[in-house]
Amino acid sequence: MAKYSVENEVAVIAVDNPPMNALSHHVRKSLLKYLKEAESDEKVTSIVLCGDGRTFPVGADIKEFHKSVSKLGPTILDIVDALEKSKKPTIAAIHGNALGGGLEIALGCHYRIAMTNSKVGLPEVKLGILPGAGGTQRLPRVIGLDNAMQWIAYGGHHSAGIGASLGLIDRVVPQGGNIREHAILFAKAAVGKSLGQRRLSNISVPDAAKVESLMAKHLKEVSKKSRGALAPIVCLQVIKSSALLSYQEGLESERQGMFTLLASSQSRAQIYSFFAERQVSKWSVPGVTNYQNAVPMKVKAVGVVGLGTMGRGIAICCLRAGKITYVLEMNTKAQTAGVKYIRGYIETMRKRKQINDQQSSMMNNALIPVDNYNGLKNVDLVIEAVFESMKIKKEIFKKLEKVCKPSAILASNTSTLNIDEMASVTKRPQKVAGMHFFAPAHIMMLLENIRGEKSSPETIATIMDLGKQMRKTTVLVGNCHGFVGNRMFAYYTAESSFLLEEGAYPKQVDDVLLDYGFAMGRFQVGDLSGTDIGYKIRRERGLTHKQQPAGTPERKRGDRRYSPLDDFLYEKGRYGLKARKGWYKYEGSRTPIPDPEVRKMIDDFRKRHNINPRHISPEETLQRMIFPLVNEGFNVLDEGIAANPWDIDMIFQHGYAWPRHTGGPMYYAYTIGLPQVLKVIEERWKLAGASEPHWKPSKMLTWLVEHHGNPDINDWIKLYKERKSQPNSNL
Ligand SMILES: CCCCCC/C=C/CC(=O)SCCNC(=O)CCNC(=O)[C@H](O)C(C)(C)COP(=O)(O)OP(=O)(O)OC[C@H]1O[C@@H](n2cnc3c(N)ncnc32)[C@H](O)[C@@H]1OP(=O)(O)O
Repeated sequence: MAKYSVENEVAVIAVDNPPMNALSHHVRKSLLKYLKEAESDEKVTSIVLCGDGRTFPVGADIKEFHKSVSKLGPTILDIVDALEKSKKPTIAAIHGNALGGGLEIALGCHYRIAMTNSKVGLPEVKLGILPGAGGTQRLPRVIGLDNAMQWIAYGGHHSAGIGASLGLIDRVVPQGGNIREHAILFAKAAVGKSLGQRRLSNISVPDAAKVESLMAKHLKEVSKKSRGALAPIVCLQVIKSSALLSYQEGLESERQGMFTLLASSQSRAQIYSFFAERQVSKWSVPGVTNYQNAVPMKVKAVGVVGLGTMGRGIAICCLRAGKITYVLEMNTKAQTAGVKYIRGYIETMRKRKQINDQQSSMMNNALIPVDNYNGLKNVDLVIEAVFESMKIKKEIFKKLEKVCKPSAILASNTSTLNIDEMASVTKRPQKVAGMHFFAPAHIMMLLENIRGEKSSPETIATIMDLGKQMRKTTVLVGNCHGFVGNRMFAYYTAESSFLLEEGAYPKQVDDVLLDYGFAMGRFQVGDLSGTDIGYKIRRERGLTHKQQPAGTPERKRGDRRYSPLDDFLYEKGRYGLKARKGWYKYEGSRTPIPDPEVRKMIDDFRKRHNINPRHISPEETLQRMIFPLVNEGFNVLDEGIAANPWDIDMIFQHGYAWPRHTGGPMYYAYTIGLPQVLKVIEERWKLAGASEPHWKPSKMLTWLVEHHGNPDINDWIKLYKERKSQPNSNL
């Protein structure tokens, strides 16, 4: 709804729809009603539009999208038109955020004033749509085509100061000022001034002459940064109309573009992702505790054990979250290098204005290097980040048990190993958990938190809360080898090597993944992270080629199919980008170049094993890479390791750079249709057999298809659990 009052001849219309003042249908109705009232009231000379509570409207109500209520009038565009056509000056008074449809109504106003700490932007592209209330036509008229293309096609949030420098914001109100009072004074002063040029639809786009070159520049950039995504391209095409067509014609092009995008599976996937991101923080351990009941411990000081790549990144995350951070590294050289890196990174953040001078000195002061375990005696939580070896980790946990105060939580940054086994060497298993960061930890958005069998509600709440304080997408999962992400991802990696054995080459596989929307293919990623990482993990598990007793078949480990190609690559010193050679070679740049030596290695392998290489289609390649991962995702759900399909999807989007416009592996399977996915898995299972158990159709997937076809993704867990809880369910 909206509130209406008249103060000193100024009508103030305040949107009142907590928490974010989204422009839901009832809000739109109420806004238009009050606008008409202000327009017809002779005592009113000007109109202020603002938001009550936390913020100016942050846009359309996303929950209404793809529902009939979104089409019910008045539309946001009706309100924008009414504001612009008003004979009385209209002023948008922005505090908090003016985003999407919120900024579009502000663009309909004749003037915009904003608090200095407020943010403005048109982030619709992140939802797979475009600004559909005139934003694509008005924004370029005020900030120019180049800036508008940048703002709309990437969907960033911008400070009021930047907005003011581009002419979008007419006045910035300093911190502590009262936006409403400033707006009323501003409105009074605007009375009697000509409104002609203040109506943005009347003016022309300043840099319209450069339209073709700007289009080419931005198209090139978006196709690199948002590979496979439709919305950025449609946004650019529609913005282009603002330079070439009349305002009305431009609006028509915006309307057509919006229809196209709203009808696409990509917008559904991205809207799903928006809510999924927020849903994961509402964690629950069924029958035990949940985010509403459990109380997190206060964490002031954190310890990080190990200052390798992971430890450094984790320490930066802790410092950024305002924690006193003790970093333990016993090797003096490694400690010096680690601390230098962290301090250097703090300085980079300061130079980039991501933090101010005061924050930078606070972070530097909060960083405390220590070289023995006793140095960790005062911390509230420790995260060990050493090499992935159960033996080493257990030794560390035993030492931590001795020195840390009894209330301290002991966490491991393991990416695969059993948390309960680590907990078993301590006297406080209820205080042990996993906090799996993704490299580089200070850049990647994901934190996969692992609850052990005995982790207490307080421990779980604390690690979830810490993830939130680090501003990470934090997902709670159960304990098993590889947890959710790496357990599923292992099959993606394994299949990619099987494809090489059977007839593909690295670039061919990577090209399919790039077309799907990944920023990098599986082999490019392997080179970037280093082929030695996977090798060491396989060695720890006794799997590598060199560890096998004589007579072990090269392509088998136990009764399972195994491809030793990754081991051979490592043994040839092809450690990836850092060695300038891995799956590809690198000649003076990071551009991967197919290498005849790798091709020969694969060809020789095939010959040795009498494999007749065959052509593998892009469709088969994609299915072989993604469907086993989906199948395992259903196993993970069935076992309760992940609580919801969107937990899995967020892990893959934020930890494995899964293309957002497909929603994630589970949402993608839903888009394809579960029956179709199951059919391919069943066919493959018949071909592959027991040596490739990742093709064994998941019980949950099979049951859902048999009984419900392709049920709504929101219903998967409910339907399956209901059935599973019945006697004689056999599930
Ligand atoms: C047929 C359609 C024609 C339409 C024509 C006009 C087209 C207009 C297009 C749009 O306007 S699309 C929307 C554009 N705006 C956005 O994308 C902004 C979305 N919101 C955010 O990015 C963030 O919420 C924020 C504003 C940056 C604030 O972040 P913060 O972390 O502080 O809070 P959250 O946890 O994200 O949100 C709290 C709560 O509010 C819900 N919510 C936020 N925005 C919307 C919204 N636009 N519509 C509906 N609900 C919204 C969010 O889901 C949270 O809910 P919860 O239940 O507490 O999880």
